[in-house]
This record gives sequence, C-alpha cells and structure tokens, in this order.
Amino acid sequence: MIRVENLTRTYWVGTFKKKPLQAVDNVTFFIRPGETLGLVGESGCGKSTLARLILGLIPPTSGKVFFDDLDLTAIGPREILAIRKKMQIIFQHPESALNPRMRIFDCLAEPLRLHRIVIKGSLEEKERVAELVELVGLSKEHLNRFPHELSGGQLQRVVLARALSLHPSFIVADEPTSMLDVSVQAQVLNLLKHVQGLYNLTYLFISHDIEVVHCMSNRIAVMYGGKIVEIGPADSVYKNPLHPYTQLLIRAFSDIGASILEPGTRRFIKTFFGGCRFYPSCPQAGNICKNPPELKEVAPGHSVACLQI
Ligand SMILES: Nc1ncnc2c1ncn2[C@@H]1O[C@H](COP(=O)(O)OP(=O)(O)OP(=O)(O)O)[C@@H](O)[C@H]1O
Repeated sequence: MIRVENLTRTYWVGTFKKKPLQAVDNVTFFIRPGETLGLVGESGCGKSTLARLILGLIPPTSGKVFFDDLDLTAIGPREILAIRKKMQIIFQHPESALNPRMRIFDCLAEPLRLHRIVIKGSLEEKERVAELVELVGLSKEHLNRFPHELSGGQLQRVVLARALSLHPSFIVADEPTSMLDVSVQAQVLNLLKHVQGLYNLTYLFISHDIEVVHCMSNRIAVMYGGKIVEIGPADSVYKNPLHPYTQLLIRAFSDIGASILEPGTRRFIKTFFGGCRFYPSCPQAGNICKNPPELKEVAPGHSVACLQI
C-alpha cells in the first residue's frame, strides 16, 4: 500500500554558513495493507519529517513515495487532494488539531462539509457525527462542548473520529499518546487497534517508546540520524535486536522502568547519546558503524544496517 524509495530530505541549517542536514537520509521501506509499521527513534532522528514526506505535506529532496502504486511525488495538486482523503494524520497534541472556537460537533462535521459529503444543518450530518462519537467511545453530550472543555484523552478521541470521518485507508499516528496519562494511553491505543480491525486500516505508528511500538506494530523500523538502521517483524526486532542502537534503545527502556517513560525517557536517551545525532560522539561509537551500508537481510524480513553483523 505504501512504498518509500530512497527518500531523502535535506535542510540547510546555520545562521551564517549554511550546512546540509539530512533529516531523512535515503530511506526505503514498504507498509502492507492492514499492517501497522512502528517507527521508533530518539527525538530529532527524523520521524516526523518522514511522516510529512509520506503524506506529501513537504516535498522530498529526492526519492519517491508510492500510495497504492501511485507515485505521489509525480502527481499534481488536484490528484494529491483526492488522495489526501485516504491518508490522515493524528498528532501528539490533539488540542492543536482542533479549532478552539468550534464546538466538537462542528469540529467533526467540518471535514464532511468541506468534502461535500453532507450539507450543513442536515439530518444526515447529525447522524454521521453521532455515529463518529459513538465509534470513538464519546457521548452526544460532548458534542456541545468546546475543545478546552475536554480532557487530553477525550480530545485525542475527537481527533481520531475526525480522521475517520473521511474513510481513510492509511493513518499516520505521530506520537498519539505521548502527552496522555499512562492509563489513558492504553485506552487510546486500544481504540486505535479496535478501529483498525473494523476498517482494515494501515498505520504508520510513530513513537520514541519502543515498548508501545512493540505492542502496536506488526513490524518495527528503527530510525537513527535520518536512516532506518533496523527493520523487521515486531517480536524479532524487540526480542532479538541486532543493531547496537536498537539494543541501547531497548535497554534504556527496561533500565529505567515504565513508570517514567515520558518525559524522563526522552531526557535519558538524549543524555545517553550525548544529545548527538551522529555516531562519532555516541558512547557506543566503537560498536556502531559510522557509515552504515544498505540494509542487509539477516533473518526472514529482518534487516539491519551494521558492519559488525
Ligand atoms: N523546517 C526545518 N528546517 C530545518 N531543520 C529542520 C526542519 N524540520 C526539522 N528539522 C530538523 O530535522 C531533524 C529531524 O526532525 P524531526 O522533527 O523529523 O525529528 P523527530 O524524530 O520527529 O523528533 P521528535 O520526536 O522530537 O518530534 C531535526 O534535527 C530537526 O531539527
């Protein structure tokens, strides 16, 4: 369903002398229909840039993105608009995805009106919105409220309902639960799984939390410094990580325990890696190849980029 080939996005950064920063560096992978591919990596490794490239929100410097064999980097704005309906994104901060001055009813009805699926004020509009709130486990009473009158978990449900309103087939969930309490996180993750089963949705599930990614995904891709350094079946990557970076990521999580996953984990990983994106200043530099070669398949469907293996 989704295929990404040699995708690269370079930013030119620096105040006086601009230097290239490869936010996404020659990334190739696929996501099968109905599958969840988990994308995991520390802050700044390029996860969100990769998501935005796939959705066509920013253009790549080079490389291609295919959606159902249609090359999204080669089509015009009209065709992109039609495809956009089928590809939705859920962000980390649900409140920023909703208009604070709109009641929840209008937040949910808006995409239906914009795409001329319903007419404003019609009975069909009411029915469609009622179906959506029921689907995500909210009540009709919530429809009259404004976004600031809902909790983070309830807001994320509204964002999911809004994304589902246009019957997408592919959803990017970019750290959808990292701002929520642990108990609410589980409810939202279960809901994501539930609707995936109902509609055979394909997910790219992004998180810095490898445990959550393991629970949610069929396969896991590990990103480091803009590159995919390991990709394979979720259990295989989680239980038998081959790249030293994946091993560190898993060890970091198991060492500090689940109770302080966020934001302590993020700080921990940053400290662990000296806050750097590249291998030379990493304390494990001796174990991680500085210039990883192409991904090499070492077990069925499990590929890794490391010279040591
Ligand atoms: N518009 C931009 N201009 C310049 N650099 C950018 C831009 N957007 C992102 N970057 C840089 O690209 C790199 C990857 O950023 P990205 O947001 O994709 O990381 P991320 O893995 O999603 O991080 P986080 O988990 O913190 O959201 C970072 O070093 C970031 O500073």
